[in-house]
Amino acid sequence: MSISKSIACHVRLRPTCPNDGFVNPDAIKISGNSISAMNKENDKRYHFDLDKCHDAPSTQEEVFECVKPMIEQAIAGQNTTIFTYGVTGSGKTHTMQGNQSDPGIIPRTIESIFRKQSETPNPFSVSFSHVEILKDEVYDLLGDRSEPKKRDIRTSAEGQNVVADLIIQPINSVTEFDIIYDAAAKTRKTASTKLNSSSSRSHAILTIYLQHPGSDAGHTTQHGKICLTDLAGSENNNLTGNDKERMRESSAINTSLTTLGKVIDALNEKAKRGHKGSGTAFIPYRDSKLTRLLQDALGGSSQGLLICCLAPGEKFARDTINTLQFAKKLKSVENRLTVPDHKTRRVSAPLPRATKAANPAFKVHTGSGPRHSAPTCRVALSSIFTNTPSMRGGNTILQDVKENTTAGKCTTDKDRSDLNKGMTDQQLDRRIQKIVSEQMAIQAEKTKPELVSVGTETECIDAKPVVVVDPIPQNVGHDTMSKMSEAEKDERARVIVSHARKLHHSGNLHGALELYKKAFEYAPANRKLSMRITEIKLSIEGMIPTSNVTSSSNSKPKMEDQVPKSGMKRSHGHLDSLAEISYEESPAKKGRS
Ligand SMILES: Nc1ncnc2c1ncn2[C@@H]1O[C@H](COP(=O)(O)OP(=O)(O)OP(=O)(O)O)[C@@H](O)[C@H]1O
Repeated sequence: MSISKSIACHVRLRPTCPNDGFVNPDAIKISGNSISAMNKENDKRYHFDLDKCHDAPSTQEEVFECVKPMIEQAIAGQNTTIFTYGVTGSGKTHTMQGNQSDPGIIPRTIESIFRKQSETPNPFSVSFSHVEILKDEVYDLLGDRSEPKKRDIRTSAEGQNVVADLIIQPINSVTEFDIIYDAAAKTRKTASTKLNSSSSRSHAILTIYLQHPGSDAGHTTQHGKICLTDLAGSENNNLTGNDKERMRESSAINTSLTTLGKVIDALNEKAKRGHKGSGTAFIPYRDSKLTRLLQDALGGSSQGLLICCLAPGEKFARDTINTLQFAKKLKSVENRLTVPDHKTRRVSAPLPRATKAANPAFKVHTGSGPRHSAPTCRVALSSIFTNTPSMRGGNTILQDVKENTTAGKCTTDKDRSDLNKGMTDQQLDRRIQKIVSEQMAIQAEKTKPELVSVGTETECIDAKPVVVVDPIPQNVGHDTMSKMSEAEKDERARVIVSHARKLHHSGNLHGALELYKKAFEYAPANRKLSMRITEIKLSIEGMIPTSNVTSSSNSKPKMEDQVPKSGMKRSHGHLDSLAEISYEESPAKKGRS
């Protein structure tokens, strides 16, 4: 059985700290579960109703009280996701992790799980994994960090996005968890910025797996999992004083958070259309690793709780309103929870034994009397999920593809019948790629700007103020593009990038942006190119000093300017990906204050 449930949205205001600068004590007002925030100009107030508002004096214990029921549900077999969101330095890591004297959600959750386990006559087993997403690459925090390896994300036969070769560490006590988790958390990338002396540079996802043993020799199991996600903070680089490397991290953080916002927008759009009974929407989960891994929590089968963290300083006024807008949008996303049925537990193969953390720093403490046998071998994570409830009846990506095909974007009978067959990941990727390139071609056709062909370098450099330069001959349309070989596309992208660099170098950011975007259409797997686009957009928006972006283009061709070699696996990406800052006041609340 499945039920619809919205993601619960809570807010937590951090107490004032020295980094806040000027704080207007009346700017953010909390009354019950309503919160209002003043804009930076002090002439407009924005009101939001959320599920719970924690004011500055709130304690970690009070925040955890709201999490407790979700732990109960996870123990009962439900998938749950809790994530903290907010600007850098707003208290996300404090809320999620806390410190020894003031523990946050993670240590409290573990304690609560083991307390519950000790009270249960037929105890469940507990294991966990811990990954970080740094510059849109996934790393296993339980792996050997002296040689960090990028991990792929794969889609399991059941439609779950899972990290390949992930280490699942069984734990038998709180102490054991503390030792392993502390060592892993220390390897998460942090750095000092002007806004936070220990700023997280990555998104961290800790997943706790709970498995109930079955009655028939371990073959009947029920799984629940709790996914605790500490997102990296959105950053305004005018405030952080970031250097070049920090800026790159920041750009990746902002891009992935923007994709998160786009996924939520698309889900809301889809819900709206669904109610009217017309059509479906494409959900761009695959645009970032973050949204791929959070897919189950965003319109999937997981129960969700978002805790938005706010910083009280006046300089964060705009971020506060953005964060609250994000919460408002997310609140209307509905997940379809699969309600665990205790009488008819799902039957699956036995849960494979998990792998010990590879980091030699992890000395597992076993003195507290382990309940379960020690793990012996590495497992493919996908098999762990064979019994994970999936509200969309299988492969969610396949579902998206199906939606797009029925929406008329890929319409042959063969396409449809192929989609209904079991597909390998590779086949699925190829099919998605095909659909995406068709969509891109349609989109590009719709939004095709007036083209100006530029023949010489001088013309490129002199083009002012914004010139859309298209080195593609006018008679090469987007239909032709979809028929091009990979090598032709790479070559085309290379030519465009070289023009883009010249404009970039000359300081014509708008012109360069258009060209990089065009190159990206031919090389959608080039993440560094996508980061370059984001950097320029941030620079145009004034969030990154212009000198930094342009100076980086002075030298010889950089990695991000290289397009992928033919035959590389391509993923699709949308380019208009910077956060739209909307200051729309809730109409119902206008004039409240
Ligand atoms: N509720 C709170 N009570 C007391 N101190 C807090 C609270 N929230 C945050 N802090 C303190 O504020 C500082 C910044 O918090 P934290 O590192 O959690 O921010 P963050 O949002 O995770 O930042 P980033 O995105 O840069 O990683 C830390 O020193 C933290 O201890």
